[in-house]
Amino acid sequence: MQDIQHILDSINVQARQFFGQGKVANYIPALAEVAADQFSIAVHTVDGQTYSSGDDQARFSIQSVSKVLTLTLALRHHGDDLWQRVGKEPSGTAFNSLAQLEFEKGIPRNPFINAGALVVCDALVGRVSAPVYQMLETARLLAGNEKILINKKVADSEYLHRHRNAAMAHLMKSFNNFNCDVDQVLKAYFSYCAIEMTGMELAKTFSYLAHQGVCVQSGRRMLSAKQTQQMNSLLFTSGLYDAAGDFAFRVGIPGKSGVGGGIIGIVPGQFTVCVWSPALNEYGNSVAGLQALEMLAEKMNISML
Ligand SMILES: NC(=O)CC[C@H](N)C(=O)O
Repeated sequence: MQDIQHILDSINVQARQFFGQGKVANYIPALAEVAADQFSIAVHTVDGQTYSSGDDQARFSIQSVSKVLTLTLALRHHGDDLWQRVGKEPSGTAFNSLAQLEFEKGIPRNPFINAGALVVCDALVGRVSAPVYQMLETARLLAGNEKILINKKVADSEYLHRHRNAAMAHLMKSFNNFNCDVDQVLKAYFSYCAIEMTGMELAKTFSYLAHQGVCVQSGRRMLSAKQTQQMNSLLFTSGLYDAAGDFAFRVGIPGKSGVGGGIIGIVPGQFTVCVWSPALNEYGNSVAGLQALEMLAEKMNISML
């Protein structure tokens, strides 16, 4: 549809007006080197149409967006048992907060904050023989590109500055909610975060969430229809951490952000969208990306409720 391309092109122009606001993540030194003034938007429809605008050839670190894929793979191996180890409630705290873990006996509030993703990663690492290879192969299959890679420099940089994530993992181990070797799980987790994709590859990767669990590209079933609906519900309530309510208010769709500046959004039955711009607000969400999704929701008249 010419219309969608037109809308994305106009959002690309408008979103760039927010350059200069926010800051590129610097607590992971390798990410701090990324140029802030970049923006892309990509839409992938459930009938396989693709539209993109802006710096759409640039690859970026998917960071916490990978938590959605980790949860998907872990659910495939563990099913509903996984929910005994991780909650389903919004945390209301920062993505890397440790505070609740102590009070809530090592059970993270949800799978999209770091503590939750680490438990999910632990569950996955405990079940598969080559967890990093399997994740990369899955990402390549879903995105439709064999050449997708993990940026080792970013993964190593995260490992070097792992103390907060390591503290969460050890705290959960003290509550018997962490089975594998902490270092092994952290390395897998950082490798997942350091996968690099274009916005279109990321939009394609999550096509199954808009398509009742079946990847549009490959036809592969990733989740049951019911699990897909549950995943989208959790993304709606917790995908943007302690800014999930604001995102629901402004955009109104399930979404997941990462500190690389990417945000995916899902409109079930219609399309997935990925926006990217590296400068982040105080919650760790892309400033221009949020503005772009708000514009998209308005221009395309997206309404989930
Ligand atoms: N919100 C994010 O994208 C955080 C991911 C990052 N790798 C971390 O563990 O801190």
